[in-house]
Amino acid sequence: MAKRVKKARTKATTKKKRSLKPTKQQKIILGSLVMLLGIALFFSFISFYNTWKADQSILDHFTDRSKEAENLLNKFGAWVSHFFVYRGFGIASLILSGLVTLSGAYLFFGIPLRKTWNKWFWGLLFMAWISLALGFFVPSSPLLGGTVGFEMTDFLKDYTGSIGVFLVLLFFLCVILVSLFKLTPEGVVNFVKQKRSDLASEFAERKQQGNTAEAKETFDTLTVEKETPQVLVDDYTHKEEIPLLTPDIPEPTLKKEPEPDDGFEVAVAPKEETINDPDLDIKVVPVKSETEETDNLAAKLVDDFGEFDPTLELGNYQFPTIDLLDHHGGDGNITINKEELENNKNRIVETLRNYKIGIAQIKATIGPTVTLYEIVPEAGVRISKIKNLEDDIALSLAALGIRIIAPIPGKGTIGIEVPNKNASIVSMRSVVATTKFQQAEMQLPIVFGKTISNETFVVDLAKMPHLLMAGATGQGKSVGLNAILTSLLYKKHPAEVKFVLVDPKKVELTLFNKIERHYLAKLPDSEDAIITDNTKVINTLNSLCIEMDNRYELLKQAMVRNIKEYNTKFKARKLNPNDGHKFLPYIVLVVDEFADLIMTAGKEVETPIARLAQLARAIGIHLIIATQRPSVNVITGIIKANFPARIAFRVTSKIDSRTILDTQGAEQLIGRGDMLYTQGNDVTRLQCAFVDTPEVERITEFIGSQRAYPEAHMLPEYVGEESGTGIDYEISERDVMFRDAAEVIVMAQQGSASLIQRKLKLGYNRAGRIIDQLEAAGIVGPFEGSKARQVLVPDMMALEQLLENEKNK
Ligand SMILES: Nc1ncnc2c1ncn2[C@@H]1O[C@H](COP(=O)(O)OP(=O)(O)OP(=O)(O)O)[C@@H](O)[C@H]1O
Repeated sequence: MAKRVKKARTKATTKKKRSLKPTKQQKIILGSLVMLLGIALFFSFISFYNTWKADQSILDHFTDRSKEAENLLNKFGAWVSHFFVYRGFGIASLILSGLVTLSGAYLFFGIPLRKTWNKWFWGLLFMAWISLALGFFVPSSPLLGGTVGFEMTDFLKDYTGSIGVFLVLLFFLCVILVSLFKLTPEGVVNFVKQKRSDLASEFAERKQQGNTAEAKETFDTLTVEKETPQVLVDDYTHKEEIPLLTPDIPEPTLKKEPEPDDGFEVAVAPKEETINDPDLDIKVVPVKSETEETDNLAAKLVDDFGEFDPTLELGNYQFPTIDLLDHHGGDGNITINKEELENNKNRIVETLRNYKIGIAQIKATIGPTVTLYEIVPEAGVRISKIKNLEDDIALSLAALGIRIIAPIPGKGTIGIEVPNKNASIVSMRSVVATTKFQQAEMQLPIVFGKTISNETFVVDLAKMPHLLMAGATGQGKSVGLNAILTSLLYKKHPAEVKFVLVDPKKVELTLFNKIERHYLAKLPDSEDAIITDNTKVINTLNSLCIEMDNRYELLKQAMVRNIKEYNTKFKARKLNPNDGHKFLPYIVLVVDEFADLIMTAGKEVETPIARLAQLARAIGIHLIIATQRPSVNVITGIIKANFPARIAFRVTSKIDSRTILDTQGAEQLIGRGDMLYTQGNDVTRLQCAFVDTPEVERITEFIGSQRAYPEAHMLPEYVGEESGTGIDYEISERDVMFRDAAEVIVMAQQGSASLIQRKLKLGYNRAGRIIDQLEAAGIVGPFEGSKARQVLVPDMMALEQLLENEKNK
């Protein structure tokens, strides 16, 4: 309620502000008035110099209508001239009349007045200078310099003497010449040099022309007399033998009739070019180099205000501190159990020896949960033989989760991953604190955890560009999602990224409610930012598709290929917000239980997801989809094809592993955040960073307690297909605002519910209902997805007629 009142108030004030601005008509009227005033001043000042003596007595009888002044503008002219010329700046006051006329012209043509400020400043300065100069140099004619010039000269003379006044005048002349005309010493030197060389070349030319003048005269008469080029050719050949034609004279360009079959267009020089008049001096008009307005403007804006800073609205926003995260009993270091290491090695060697496989070398890399034993077999051993021994090795080590990588890509060794007896937890704190993550220059950096060799694993979500996560229940999916969201919260400002959270389980992501106004995006009509209702999911996904289309349109207009370039261009102030351009935050859609959605909504969910996955990467919408059931009817071919980055936590069967990763192995994982990550071909085993619910709560509380945006980021409105069912609404059942809405729609020729919402200040649902009624009445066409509906009534007359006919039925 309070929000609405506030909104209404701000709307009212903006309305008030708007009404203070003069309209175009008002500007034209005011402009013409000011222009005429300037012209009146000009004539008054000019005629003042003839009439001032006669009009002097009138000044005291301004209100006396029986007395007339001789000034062209009568008493008004006499009075203003007395004020500005006599008491003011003398003849320099003409500059004032010029400035007033110019300002009037600017107003008249709708050019912003602030563009005249510069001219006013320099005009007034110049006026004072002229007044002072005339007062100083022509003291005998005080009317030229005016009282100001006279008095200023007098005043300055008292303190600095005549030389001082002269120097003051010189100084200000320098100021004006340097600042206004950009005069520099080099400029003056160049100018003098240029003049000198011009003179020299002119002199040389004349000398040469003296020799050929006679010949030219004959030639000129030849060419000037002739009208058509054809005749010129004939005559020219007739008089070919003229002896005075010297090689100095350029050959006349003859116009040839284009030959029909040569296929070339012959450029024909105009006849005038053949006239070479020695007395005709050619002057090169200096060409002004034009500068590009947009770039210039952008550079100027950046100069004046700096680059656009999207974070400015929440300028005091504090990123969450590292102390909000727990150590979880470890400081990130791994303790090596030498005995365990030795035992495992011995057992591996022994088992392989039992099968007659000799080992040339063995080394171990200890990770947080798994130790990788890399073996180099003796020459002649078949790799497939070792791979087949997976179960036997597992049996001999009496351990679960053994994975054999044969061979390790790029290493030429065979890897045997054996889980540690005491796995150490990789805390979120330990990975967030690493320099690798802190200094990651990525668009959407995510720290997943640590690799088997204990390296922090950081990837860019924007490069993935979408992520599919699967794993049996209780294996660490939710913790993984929290790790992803936490990573982004630690690195990205609320202005840079927005989350759309879908949580059909209703419990997993509720903690993020606290950061709704900082980081979440939602549909205009929804109460909660976190979507738990399946029908709302469909609307949200379609709304994201609309957002995607809108963003593509913006990118097209800005002539850029992706969101990064777009935002860079926007920050450099090269895109005008008045044309609808705005800073685009990344949008990350997180769906916690995708299988549930597919089961209930099927194609309705799959189609927009697939569309987004296919197209949204360039415009900064990234999808993270998690599922418990990685079966083929949930992760369909089309979804899989568009999610190259995938994460598998432990799954129950090889088939599930294949569905997610296209390879087996995920069934061998040991759970509790043990995961496989692939982005293309390589599969990396990682230990997911652990972030507990209380930690997430602390982070969201820390962010939530800070100043926020007035509301969550609004996604575009999506009117569900069910609203366009073509129900035949009774006329009596129509909304009271039906007619007004029809008029708005017909007038704007745009059939959108949001237009009605805005213009008539209605709620979303009511506007949607009215649109249905308009469709039933045949005023707008059926629902067309992301596009506005077609308006079937061309103008107000037709609407009037349609409604009248309805009544008579
Ligand atoms: N990275 C991790 N490090 C250590 N323990 C973890 C990790 N991830 C998960 N666990 C443990 O596993 C438990 C279950 O994890 P989580 O809630 O993420 O599973 P889930 O896959 O989301 O299950 P469900 O699908 O039922 O929600 C956690 O409570 C935690 O004890």
